[in-house]
Amino acid sequence: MPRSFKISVPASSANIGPGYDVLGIGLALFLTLDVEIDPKAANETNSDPNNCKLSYTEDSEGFESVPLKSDENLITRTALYVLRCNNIRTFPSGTKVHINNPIPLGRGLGSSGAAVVAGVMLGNEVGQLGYSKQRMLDYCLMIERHPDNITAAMMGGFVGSFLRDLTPAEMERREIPLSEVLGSPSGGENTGLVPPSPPTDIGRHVRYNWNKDIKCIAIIPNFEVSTADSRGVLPQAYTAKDLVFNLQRLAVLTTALTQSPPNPDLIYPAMQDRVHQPYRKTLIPGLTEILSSVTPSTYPGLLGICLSGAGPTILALAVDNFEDIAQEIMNRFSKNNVTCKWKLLDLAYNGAEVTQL
Ligand SMILES: Nc1ncnc2c1ncn2[C@@H]1O[C@H](COP(=O)(O)OP(=O)(O)O)[C@@H](O)[C@H]1O
Ligand SMILES: N[C@@H](CCOP(=O)(O)O)C(=O)O
Repeated sequence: MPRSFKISVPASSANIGPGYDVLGIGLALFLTLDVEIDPKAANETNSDPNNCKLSYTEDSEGFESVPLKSDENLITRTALYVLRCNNIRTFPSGTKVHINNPIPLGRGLGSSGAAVVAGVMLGNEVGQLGYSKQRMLDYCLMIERHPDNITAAMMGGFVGSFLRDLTPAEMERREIPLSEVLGSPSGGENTGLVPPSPPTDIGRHVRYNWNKDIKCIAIIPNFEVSTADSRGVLPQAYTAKDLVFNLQRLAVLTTALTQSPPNPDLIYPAMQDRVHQPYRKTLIPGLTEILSSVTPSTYPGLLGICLSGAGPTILALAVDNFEDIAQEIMNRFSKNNVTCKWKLLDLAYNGAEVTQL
């Protein structure tokens, strides 16, 4: 029997100022996968070693560059990992996955988090594994090892998360590199290994409320910063003073963003950070000045501003004056020879979803 279903996963903005690797919000900009499994179409998919024909819409971000081989592409590679943990070696024959990706790559809007969540959901559906979202988070966290984007993309809304301490035996299960399980990305060889299932409940999270009047302005520069590079510039240790600075703001911010009406005098200072933004300015021209270029007194309606994820996108939270705020930040970027586009986004309150067609 042919089957078809659709997977939709939101973009996300992680950190939200002081919440490095902790806070995230799902954004209403959706990666979608249209999946069709028709054994009668096996001849169309058997040129792929894992029986999966992959395609992207032409207007997808990364259309020109994302790999289409199932053991190289982040989404299908992740799905194969889930399948192989469950002793299923390949996709069912006749599997076609058509992807639309409006999430810019390498900009701090959680494209890789969305791809990993989509991949785990794809593996779960194709293998008919029946996992809960909480269990699927474990699989995601074996691949993207910070929980903020992943949790926001999977669960939606405004979330806070942490990774629990793992026992030494669990650590061993977690540290098997994906390349050992799937073979080297370009080689396409199937190692035959059955990877160990992830430990359970690796990630713990809560969903906060969110004042729905608060909208997200994303100012997206035309260059990429890989999350790995952007983590590489962070220090190994922090002073107690800087950690306390962030903890104090984090505790206030999570409630301040739920209050009605939102209070800019509380939110703006509570979105300051000393853990990641000051170090990432080396990768993002003009970052420090850009972050201080708009304030609630110069732009009424603005609530707070920060780097989105690992950057280079800037996230401004506001209730009004969206275009002027975006324009000011784009002007500042252009003084550093960076052009940008901007988007006004609502939260994605439901997170990742599968619809049977
Ligand atoms: N829809 C997608 N399909 C395939 N690969 C993707 C997709 N989205 C993201 N990726 C992979 O993730 C990389 C970007 O990840 P990362 O550096 O973490 O940036 P981001 O901040 O966008 O998550 C891309 O270069 C690409 O390799
Ligand atoms: N906490 C992470 C978040 C990375 O987000 P991304 O959207 O840039 O992948 C970090 O700041 O490194």
